[in-house]
Amino acid sequence: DPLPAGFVRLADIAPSIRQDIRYAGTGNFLHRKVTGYDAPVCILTLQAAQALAGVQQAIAARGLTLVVFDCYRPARAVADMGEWTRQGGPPDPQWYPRVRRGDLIAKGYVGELSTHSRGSTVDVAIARADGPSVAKPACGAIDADTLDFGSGFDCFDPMSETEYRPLGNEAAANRRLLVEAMRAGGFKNYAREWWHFTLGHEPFPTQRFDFPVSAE
Ligand SMILES: C[C@@H](N)C(=O)N[C@H](C)C(=O)O
Ligand SMILES: [Zn+2]
Repeated sequence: DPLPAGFVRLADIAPSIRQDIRYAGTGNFLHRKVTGYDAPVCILTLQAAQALAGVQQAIAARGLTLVVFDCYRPARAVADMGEWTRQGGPPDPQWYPRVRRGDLIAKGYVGELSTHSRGSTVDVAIARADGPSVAKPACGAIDADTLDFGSGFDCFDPMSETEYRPLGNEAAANRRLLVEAMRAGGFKNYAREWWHFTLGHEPFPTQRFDFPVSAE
């Protein structure tokens, strides 16, 4: 499907950025595909994609690559996540070991009205460009190939707060590296999740979109 004006597929702007789009499959905190993800593809506003391409260029010099887990998120996907949390249930040892499912929105781990629907927010980590990074996080996307960040993507726990301490030296250094590289590219971090960033000068700061995530 053609994208709305102002949106692009990241692969058309920065093909070297690795894509591991978790909500298009089952390897996420819902353990199932999320409504609105018809393909494992990163879609962003042109400005966010270009800014991310700049970050990729900056870290490529160090043999590193960005890995994106989520980009534009349709409003219907946000609603699906919200309804899913409201079904309630106990903590999940892999994804939210110390929070009840019904509290994920109130605790700020899942957005009731997510900035991702504005198209300039991205969930992102860093990996080695040339081989496995072999981090073994205790929680979140434990099978993702990234540097050590002390917790995995979508580990909904205080240990994922960007400034959480104590944290191993390597994980702390990698969080600083990510936040600084993204800051230099114009993105602001969300303090509760080391992986969640929004472009400072986003083109649609008040609009929410609802077209599906599609491959073409
Ligand atoms: C669900 C997680 N990946 C995330 O993006 N959380 C923030 C709060 C959001 O949903 O906007
Ligand atoms: Zn996010």
